[in-house]
Parts: sequence; C-alpha cells; structure tokens
Amino acid sequence: MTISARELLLERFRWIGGHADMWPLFRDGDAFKVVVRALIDPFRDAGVTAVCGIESRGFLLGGAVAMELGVGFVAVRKAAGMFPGEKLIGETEPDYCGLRHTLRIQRAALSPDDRVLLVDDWIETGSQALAVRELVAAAGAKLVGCAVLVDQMQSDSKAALGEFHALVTADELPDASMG
Ligand SMILES: O=P(O)(O)OC[C@H]1O[C@H](OP(=O)(O)OP(=O)(O)O)[C@H](O)[C@@H]1O
Repeated sequence: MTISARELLLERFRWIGGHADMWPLFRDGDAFKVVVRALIDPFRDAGVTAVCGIESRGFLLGGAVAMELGVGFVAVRKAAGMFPGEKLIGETEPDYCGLRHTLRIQRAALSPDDRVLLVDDWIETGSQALAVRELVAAAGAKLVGCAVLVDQMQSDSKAALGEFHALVTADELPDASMG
C-alpha cells in the first residue's frame, strides 16, 4: 500500500524540546520525494516559472520543488550582506516569534512575466510569506500560490497568497506538550 505525503508527515512529525522536528522526513529519500511531489500537485499545470523559498528551511524544500517542476529557484534571504548585486528588500510584520525580518531577493531573479510559487515548511502568522508577496510584486511578477507542509495561519490574509496548499494543518499534529 502506498503511503500518502499527509500520512507520512503525520507519522514522522515530532516535537523535540518544544521545537517542531521534520528533519527525519527529509533524511528519508523516498519520503522526501513523496512530500515534494505532493506539495507540487495543485500547481503542475499552473504555468509556474520560478519557485521562491525563504531562508533557511524554504531553501531545502523550494530547491527540491523547483527541480521537480523543472523551473528555477529564487532564494529569499534574511541574512544581511550575503547577496551580491542589486536587491529588492522588504520588511516583515512580526513573525511567530515576534521578530521582524528584512527579506531580500536579487533584483534580476524575477521579471514581469514570471509566475511564482512560494514554498515553505510551515506558515503561522504569514508575515514572511506576505513580505515575499510584496517582493514578487515589486519585481512586477505574479505570485501564483503558496505550498507548505504545515498550515497554522488563522489570518484572512491567506487569500492574498494566491492558491494556498498545505499538506496538514497544525491542529492535526501531535500536541506540542508531547515533545
Ligand atoms: O508565518 P510566519 O510567522 O512568518 O513564520 C513562518 C516562517 O518561519 C519559519 O522559518 P524560521 O524563521 O523559523 O527560519 P528557519 O527556516 O531558518 O528555521 C518557517 O520556515 C517560515 O519561513
């Protein structure tokens, strides 16, 4: 019997010391492939031309999704001074930790004919995803949608992220007090 990405995620997910631990899922090559393919499913025929991923876990998933879709990857960096050349820069609202981040993409990475899929492991306040939306718009490109493993976002702003696809919601995961 084939196990679905959703079942894999629910089965392998752990809390360790209050931190969500999905790394064992990525360590298993077969499971990783199933999860990446499930993230892509609604977007296979959406005309996506670029995948964006936010530093750092979004790099891992976004790169894999880009490869599978056969398009390029656009890094969204938080770290200052790490990106060469001209950049587009945006500030986030406070994220799930109450932190504001400065997000950057290389200006030349996107053009007005690009159709962008944002990929991440987890969305909670949506602050970082919404800031990426602004960067994509500043490049003149279109954010087609957002694919995440875990959705914990309550805000109505989710609609601003285009087609939204999550493998599970946070309330389906084991309770954080278990870890
Ligand atoms: O919806 P929000 O409240 O904006 O939070 C979601 C973001 O937070 C996490 O990254 P984190 O900042 O923990 O960085 P990491 O991937 O390096 O752990 C996650 O990977 C998202 O990028």
